[in-house]
Amino acid sequence: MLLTRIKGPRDLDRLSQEELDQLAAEIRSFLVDAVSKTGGHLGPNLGVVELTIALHRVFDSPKDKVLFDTGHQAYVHKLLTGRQDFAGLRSKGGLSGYPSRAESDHDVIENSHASTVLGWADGLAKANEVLGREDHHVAAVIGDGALTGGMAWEALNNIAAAKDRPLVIVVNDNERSYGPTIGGLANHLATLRTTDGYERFLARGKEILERTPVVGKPLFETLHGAKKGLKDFIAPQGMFEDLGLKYIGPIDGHDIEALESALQRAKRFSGPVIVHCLTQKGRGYTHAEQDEADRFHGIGPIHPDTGLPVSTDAASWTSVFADEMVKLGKERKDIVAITAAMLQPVGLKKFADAFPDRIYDVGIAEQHGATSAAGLATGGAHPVFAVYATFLNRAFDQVLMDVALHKCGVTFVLDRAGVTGTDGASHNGMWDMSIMQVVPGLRLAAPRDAEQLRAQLREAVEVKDAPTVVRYSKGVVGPAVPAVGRIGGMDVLRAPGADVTRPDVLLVSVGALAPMCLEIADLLDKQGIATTVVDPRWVKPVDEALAPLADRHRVVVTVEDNGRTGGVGSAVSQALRDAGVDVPLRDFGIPQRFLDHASRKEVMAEIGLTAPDIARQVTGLVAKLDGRYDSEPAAAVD
Ligand SMILES: Cc1ncc(C[n+]2csc(CCOP(=O)(O)OP(=O)(O)O)c2C)c(N)n1
Ligand SMILES: CC(=O)[C@@H](O)[C@H](O)COP(=O)(O)O
Ligand SMILES: [Mg+2]
Repeated sequence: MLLTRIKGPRDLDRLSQEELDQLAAEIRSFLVDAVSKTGGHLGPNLGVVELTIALHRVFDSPKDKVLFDTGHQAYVHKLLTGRQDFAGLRSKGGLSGYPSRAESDHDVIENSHASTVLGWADGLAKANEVLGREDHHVAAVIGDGALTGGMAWEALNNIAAAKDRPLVIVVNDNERSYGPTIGGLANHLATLRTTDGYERFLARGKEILERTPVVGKPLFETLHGAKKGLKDFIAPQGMFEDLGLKYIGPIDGHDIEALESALQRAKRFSGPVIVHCLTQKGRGYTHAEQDEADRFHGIGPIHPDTGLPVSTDAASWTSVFADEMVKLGKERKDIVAITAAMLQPVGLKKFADAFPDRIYDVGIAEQHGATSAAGLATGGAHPVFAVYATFLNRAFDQVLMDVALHKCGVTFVLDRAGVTGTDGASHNGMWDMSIMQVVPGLRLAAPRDAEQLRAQLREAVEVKDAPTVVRYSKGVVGPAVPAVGRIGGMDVLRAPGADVTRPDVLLVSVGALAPMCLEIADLLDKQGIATTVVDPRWVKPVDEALAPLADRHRVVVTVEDNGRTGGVGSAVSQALRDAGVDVPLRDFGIPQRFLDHASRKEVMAEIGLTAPDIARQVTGLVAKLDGRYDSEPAAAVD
């Protein structure tokens, strides 16, 4: 096995061409075997085996920086930089599914949000320049999907302006995000792809002319000098060159020799250069190659021989949303849907199939998605923008100053809200109920079960003069949690006996944590502590009935699957103060720090967001109020 002999990138240098091809084959079978067991981004990594080998042969990491956009395609990079134990991939204590500085000094970007790599590369190239590190190189890999993100073009604009600042940009063009990459850029890349004759024409022409005595070499130089004209003739003038970026390609992204040749040319170039590589997502694993949906972009554990999932999940929050959207689409012709290159993952495929003229895939362009939604709403449609909670962060200003300032009826449906776990710190949906709190007029719902998701989605699309947000967790939708009463707009999930005049605890349960909150109430009950459990349903604005209800209790407890800072607990606390209700409040949520990757259950336990942990703390609080205890147990610290 060659792979086990690779302890670091320099071990690649002594391999022959045949050995490199053998190594690529070994890596592919390693990836299929390992990721079948753990789940992960199999398709993207199968597509960059040769590219990553070539990068690490041409560049000298970690002195040179090899950067990956989004980072989901860095498994091969990990294998070549001393990390070959994939048994714990994406699990607690195991390898992260993305680059990780804690794992290796070969890793730089940990952020799994797309389209950032060129910004990083621009900065690192500037640092090399300003600190006089001429022999340090930067190579940044960006996918064709990530290239549809606005940040990438902000960076390209700056990079292209610095004609003497070396920087190698590798476009990993596999024609896909999840699905086929959309937009004018994708079409342009396709044009470049279909003119690969230019490079071959040039290479072949050079070979022939250099063999031609006397006139050959000068003629080649003339032709090469006239390259723009020649290229126009042979290949449509690339927009990259129009930007002032040297362009090399398209290159066969699975031919190590061709890749190394192109990367060496790029490395020698004294300014920014784009190496356009054509790759195949899922390459070498038939089930991935033939997966029309997303080429096994991100999979759970599978049977490697069939490619079929080991377990099929019960109904997910996403599937409930998917079905309700189709019903709404039939009832309301003004309802349209928006996705940012994630049609399937956010559950809009059924809607798209049913209403192909009312679905917009904007590419990985959440900011554009939000502002174009403001346009759609102003034009009379009601857009539903389905996006992962953490990715809406990027469109905060658009939600604030385009959608909300103009009182546009846009509904944002946030999937993967709360702790997601295995994708690491930048994927947890722990920010939305904090950052959306500051948006004037915005209304935010957190459904506790499938029935409430359907109901709150319908309530949201009825709002025509403000942004609405409906947010729910990753994975299987929880059990139905019936209401036993209603106070104001809030559902009462549990009420103490009528004989209890002033219950001890008002427990405000947010969204999918309702089952856990009922468990907390049961545990408190065993301590003789009477608890009222309410689900506000719409957590922003705070229900007007909440403060008077709180005033009839001894202590208020809020429990949310969001960061504590600026979350629902903070909003409720402010509402009580504004109402002059001076009842102690304890807010339980996600500590305001970046969370290491682990399963959702492990993360929730680690941060104390469990029924026993919370019940213990509330018991201590009530005991302190009773004077039976002079200090509460230490609360979860951020
Ligand atoms: C801001 C943001 N939006 C959406 C995603 C979800 N996402 C992860 S990878 C991916 C597709 C990336 O396509 P591409 O850059 O072409 O890389 P490939 O998977 O094809 O190698 C998307 C949409 C993300 N990580 N970040
Ligand atoms: C890399 C990326 O952002 C996505 O592929 C993400 O990993 C998908 O997450 P889910 O598996 O929760 O859909
Ligand atoms: Mg791609």
